[in-house]
Amino acid sequence: FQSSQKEAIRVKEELRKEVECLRADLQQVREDRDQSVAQLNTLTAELATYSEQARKSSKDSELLRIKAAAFEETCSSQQEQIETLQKQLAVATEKLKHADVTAIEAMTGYESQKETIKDLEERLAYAEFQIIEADKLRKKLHNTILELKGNIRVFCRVRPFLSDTDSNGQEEAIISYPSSVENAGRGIDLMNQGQKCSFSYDKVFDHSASQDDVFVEMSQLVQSALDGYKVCIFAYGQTGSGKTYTMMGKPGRDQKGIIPRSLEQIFKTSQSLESQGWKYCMQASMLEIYNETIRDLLAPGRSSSEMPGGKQYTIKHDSQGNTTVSDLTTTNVFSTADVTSLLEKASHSRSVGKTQMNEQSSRSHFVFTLKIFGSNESTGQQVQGVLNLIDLAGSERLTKSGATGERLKETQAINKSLSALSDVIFAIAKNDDHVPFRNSKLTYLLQPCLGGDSKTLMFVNVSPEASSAGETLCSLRFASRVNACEIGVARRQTQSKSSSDNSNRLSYG
Ligand SMILES: Nc1ncnc2c1ncn2[C@@H]1O[C@H](COP(=O)(O)OP(=O)(O)OP(=O)(O)O)[C@@H](O)[C@H]1O
Repeated sequence: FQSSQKEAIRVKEELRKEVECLRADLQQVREDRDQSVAQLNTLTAELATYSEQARKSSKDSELLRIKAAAFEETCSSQQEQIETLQKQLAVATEKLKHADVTAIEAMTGYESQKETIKDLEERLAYAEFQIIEADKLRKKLHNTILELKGNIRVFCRVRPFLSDTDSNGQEEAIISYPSSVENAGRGIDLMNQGQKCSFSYDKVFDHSASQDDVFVEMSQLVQSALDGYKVCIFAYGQTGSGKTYTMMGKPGRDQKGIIPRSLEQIFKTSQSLESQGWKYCMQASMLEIYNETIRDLLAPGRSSSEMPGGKQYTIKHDSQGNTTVSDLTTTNVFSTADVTSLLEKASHSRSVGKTQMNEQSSRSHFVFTLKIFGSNESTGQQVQGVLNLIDLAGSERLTKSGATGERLKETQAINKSLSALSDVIFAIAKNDDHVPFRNSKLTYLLQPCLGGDSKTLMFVNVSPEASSAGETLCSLRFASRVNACEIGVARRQTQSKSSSDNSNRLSYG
């Protein structure tokens, strides 16, 4: 028993050891299992991550596929474009080649055209020179014809719209110019109350004509005063139509009017004639006729230009057709500057009034006279010329001027002298035996200019305004009558020294 007990204990010990071993194994297996479970969890988590990534990648790859498809489409369309462009390039290259050839041809053509242009320019310059020369000749011939016809010349000048007083050209134009060749530069059409009235004169200056353009046309006439002719230039027209602008102008080289330009020319030419032996002596006088009274604008040392003691200046014509005004101041002048200062003096003395039509309206007739005495030492020739430059008072009718009182008296006096002027013109035009020169101071003073042996030019100044159409029509009609007046062929006042020694001297004064 004991041995069996021992055996049992031994077996039990062995079994216990075996159990322990098994327990250790079990423990090992459990740890392995836990490790495997942990690994499994990790792998499961990784699998989930990979699955997520795979899903994303699949989405991305889908997007990429779409994009790739789009790119492919773009590529294929670009390929098409490239093909088209290549074709176009080929065509353009072909064209360029062609253009190169053309350019070379054009270059050659250009060179030859340059030559042609140069040649044409030279011919044009020569033609222009010929035109200028021909124009000078035309003017000269025209003047000669007019002188031979013996008519009073008439130039018409239309002033531009004035920005401060006129309607600025907004209204319909009432003045137009015929385009026919025969009337170019000579015709003028006026629309008055729906009717077109056409006139033509020796020259018509439109609103764009400069002072220079105007003077060019009359410089020869002015020149003839130096040759011993009586020259009379007067401006007629309603108030504000541009008479003073035409005759006197405004300060500034380009704005100078006929009076300063004529004097400049006369002094310049007289100086250049000195080389041919001519010596000139010039005397200027200036008067105005205001309310039928003559005023001496150069009266020395008197505040008033009227004669003291109520004496009147009287106009006299001698048998030679020379005009003198008694007691009128005449001043020797030697240069344009002398005359300029006299003109300034005269402008201070002038009567300037106001009417509704023109704030600075000249209400008197202004007469500038330059007597020219020339003698030639070497030839013994003597000449006596006269230059009368006259700015008449405004010709508007009484109703239009809106004048009352003192102004009404002035307007009536102006109207009287201007209507006396038109009576004289009508009498001359009709060849009447009696011409009423003595009916006004103005007409009596102008008798030699209107009655013959003088070169006379009238400016008819007109305004472009529709509101002045009636006055413009009156002025243009009057001017046509004046233009029709034959006053005879102008006579040159000249004589040789030998005859003057025979007590037939020219009167100097
Ligand atoms: N051709 C022109 N170019 C530019 N301005 C002009 C022209 N003619 C006239 N004028 C302007 O028109 C206005 C009126 O002209 P102007 O004084 O010469 O008229 P008028 O006929 O002499 O008037 P009045 O009878 O009152 O003396 C002035 O301001 C003048 O400067």
